[in-house]
Amino acid sequence: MTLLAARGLAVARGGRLLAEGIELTLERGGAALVTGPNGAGKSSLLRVFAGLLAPAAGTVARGGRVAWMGEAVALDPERALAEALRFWAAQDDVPAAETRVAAALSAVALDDLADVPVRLLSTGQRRRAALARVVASGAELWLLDEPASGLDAAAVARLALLLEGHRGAGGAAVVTTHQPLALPGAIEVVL
Ligand SMILES: Nc1ncnc2c1ncn2[C@@H]1O[C@H](COP(=O)(O)OP(=O)(O)OP(=O)(O)O)[C@@H](O)[C@H]1O
Repeated sequence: MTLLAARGLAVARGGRLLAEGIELTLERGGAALVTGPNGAGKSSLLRVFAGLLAPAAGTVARGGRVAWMGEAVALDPERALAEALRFWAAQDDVPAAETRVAAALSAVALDDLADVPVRLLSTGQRRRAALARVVASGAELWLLDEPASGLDAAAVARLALLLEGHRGAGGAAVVTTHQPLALPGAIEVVL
C-alpha cells in the first residue's frame, strides 16, 4: 500500500520557489530523510506532504492516516502530560487510548513525568512529548519536522528505534533533520 506519493511537486513560500520536480513514493515500511541548509524549505515541504500547505505545482496523495510533528509541542501547557496526550488520543479516535498513551510515554522514556504539567517540561522533554503524541496516534504516515532537535544521545537512539519499529509494523515516515539519524534504506531528499 502506498502511504505517500508526490508527483512533480513544487514548493513555494512568499512567491519564492524553494523546490521543484520532487518525486517521492513511500510504501509501507518506507522512509525519507529530508536535509538541506536553513531556509531551504524542509518544513515547507513537510507541510505540503501533510496537506497543510498547497503545492505550487504537482500533486500529493496520502494513503493512510497522518501524524505531523512540527516545531511546537501542541499539547495543552496546563494539563498533566498523560492527560494532555489522552485529550489528543480521544480527538484522534485512538482505540484503548489510555493504554496507548501509557505505552507511548514509556517509548519516549517519559513515564516518570506523566503527572507533570506540560509547561514544566524541558526543551528535550517537550520534543519527546510531541513524539509520544505521534506514537499514540496510531497513524500510518509520520511526518516529523526536526524530531531529533534538542534530544540527548539516548533519546536520539530511542527515536531511531521508534522509527524502525513503526516501519517494521507497516508504517512509513518522512523526517527532516540537521543531525545524524539512523534511518536505514531511507530515500534521501536534499534541498
Ligand atoms: N509563511 C511564510 N511566508 C513567507 N515565507 C515563508 C513562510 N514560512 C517560511 N517562509 C520562508 O520559506 C523559506 C523556507 O522555510 P522553511 O521553514 O521551510 O525552511 P527549512 O529548510 O525548514 O529551514 P530550517 O532548517 O531553518 O528549519 C524561508 O526562507 C522562510 O523564510
